[in-house]
Order: sequence, then structure tokens, then C-alpha cells
Amino acid sequence: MIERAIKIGTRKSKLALWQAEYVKALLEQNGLKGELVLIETKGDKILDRALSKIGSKGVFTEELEDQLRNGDIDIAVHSAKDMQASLGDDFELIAFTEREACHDVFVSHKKGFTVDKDKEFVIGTSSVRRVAMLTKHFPNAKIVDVRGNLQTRIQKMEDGLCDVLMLAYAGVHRMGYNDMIVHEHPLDTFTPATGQGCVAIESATNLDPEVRSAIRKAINNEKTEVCLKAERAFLKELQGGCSIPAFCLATWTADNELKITGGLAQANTEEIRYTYTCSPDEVESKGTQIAKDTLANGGAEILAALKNS
Ligand SMILES: NCc1[nH]cc(CCC(=O)O)c1CC(=O)O
Repeated sequence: MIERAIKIGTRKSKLALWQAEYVKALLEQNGLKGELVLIETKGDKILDRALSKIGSKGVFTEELEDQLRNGDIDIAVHSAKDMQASLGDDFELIAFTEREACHDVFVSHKKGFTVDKDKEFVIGTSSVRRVAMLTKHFPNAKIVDVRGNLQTRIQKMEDGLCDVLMLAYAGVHRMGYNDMIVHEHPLDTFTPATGQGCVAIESATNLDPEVRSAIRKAINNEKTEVCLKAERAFLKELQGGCSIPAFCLATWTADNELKITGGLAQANTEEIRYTYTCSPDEVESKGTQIAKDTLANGGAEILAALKNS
């Protein structure tokens, strides 16, 4: 029995706090105590540059890892999507919460705004994946960069920056903005980024094994964990963080197998995509295979071009 409170490190944005409170509630439902520790990261401070320009690796995680390393916090709570594929040797992801709906949506402050492929309208997003996919599926739309937390982005939209924002349903739902959703994108065309819709728990590898296993038992969803293993193996092989136009989604089939689809999107042209179905113990090798196929068939050139831009 663990008597002391588990120290839960989190960023200060409303979405991050919601996720940390959610994790705290899961701990408490399982007889553990939790306490939030609020930490500011570089990604929260730098709002005037596109994320892809800061070099996104670790911008939302570095300060949290410093405190994990020195034991000021036991765990750090992250959107799984924001986690780079390769952590430092002294860190690991020890649990994944049950994934919620993981598709992308358009939200708008304009009541009754209708999305029409043939119409000109302005979309706000700062994700290279979404930009690339949008140029293909909404060729008449204009895309503008928008940074900041969800509340800031909505304010910028209301101030006239754009007609709609493209966001993950999960974040919109957690923040209570469902009534602003004007369009839901299908998963097969706008396949989400690795880990979208799932909350990941990071710890230092030197965390007390008893504490580690109690946290894992309280929080980890095994079905989601298998999906995340596939998607993160894919991302690792691409050596990517959230600044490349990669997408990957693993889902369970009716026969208890995994369907994994992933690849790279490219602006104004066809994406590169591979899909495999496999058993749960093969997900990492198949996720890696999808990345290898992608790289060998034009993906390496896409990534090289991005590096030089
Ligand atoms: N990159 C920011 C980010 N990281 C996680 C989410 C949403 C929550 C989730 O996917 O779990 C968002 C916002 C968005 O993409 O709209």
C-alpha cells in the first residue's frame, strides 16, 4: 500500500490540467493519492514562432523531465501525441489512458458555418500534417498558422484570423467546446497523428518499482497500449516528432487483430500510405515496417525537403 501522494507533473494549459486531473482521479479511484505540480515549458513560453521552426523535439517535455530526473515529481502527464518517439535512456512511458475518439474536427465561432469543399474559407492550424492533408482535400481553402493553447486559438479565430480551426476532437471535447464543432473529418482520409486522443504517463527509470506498478495498474489501458506501441514504433523509425507530416493509427479489429495504417502526407499531392493487419505481438515490427515502406517509397525525399525548408 502506497501512503504518500503521487506527485503528478503537468503543464499549466487548461488542456494539460484537465488531463492531469483525469490521471489524478484514476489514481484515486484505485486507492492512491495524487498531487499536481504545475510546470512551465519552452513550448508554452514561445508563442510567436511556428512549432516546426523552434525544432519541436521536447519543447513541451524538457522541463518536466528535469523534475522527473531529480525526483521532484513521480510522473509527468502528456498528450501522447506530443511525445517524441525516442525518450532519453533514463525515461520511459509507463502507462497510456484509454484512447477517446481520435479524429480531427473543424470548430467555428460562426454558428451554422457550413463546410463546402468548393467554397473559399480560411482554416487555422499549425500542424504540418493537417496543412498537407488540407491542401489535398480542401484545395480552395486558405490556411493560416495559429499557435497557442486552445483558448488562445479560439480567441484569435474570433478576432478574425480564420473561419474555422482544425483541432483534435479529444482536446475540443475535454475543454467543453463540442457545440463549436462544424465538421468531423473521417479517420481514413485525415488519419490522426501518432497517439492522438490518448494521455501518456512518463516516469524516470529510477522510479520506485512498487510505485511504478501501482500507477500502471491504476492508469494503463492494455488495448490502447498495444495501439500506441504500433504507432510509436512507426514514429521512431521515421525519427520524427510532431513537426513532420506523419500520420499513424492502430485500431483493434473484430477478430482481435490490429489494423495499422500510416505514412506521410504531402501538400497538393497523394500521400504515401501503407496498411497492415497483424496479431498483437507483431505490432512493433509492423509499425516499423510501415515507416520503412514509407521511407523507401518517397518518404525519405519528403523528410529531406522539410529539413532544408
Ligand atoms: N499538438 C497539441 C495537442 N496535443 C494534443 C492535443 C489534443 C488532445 C489529444 O490529441 O490527446 C492537441 C491539440 C490539437 O491537436 O488540436
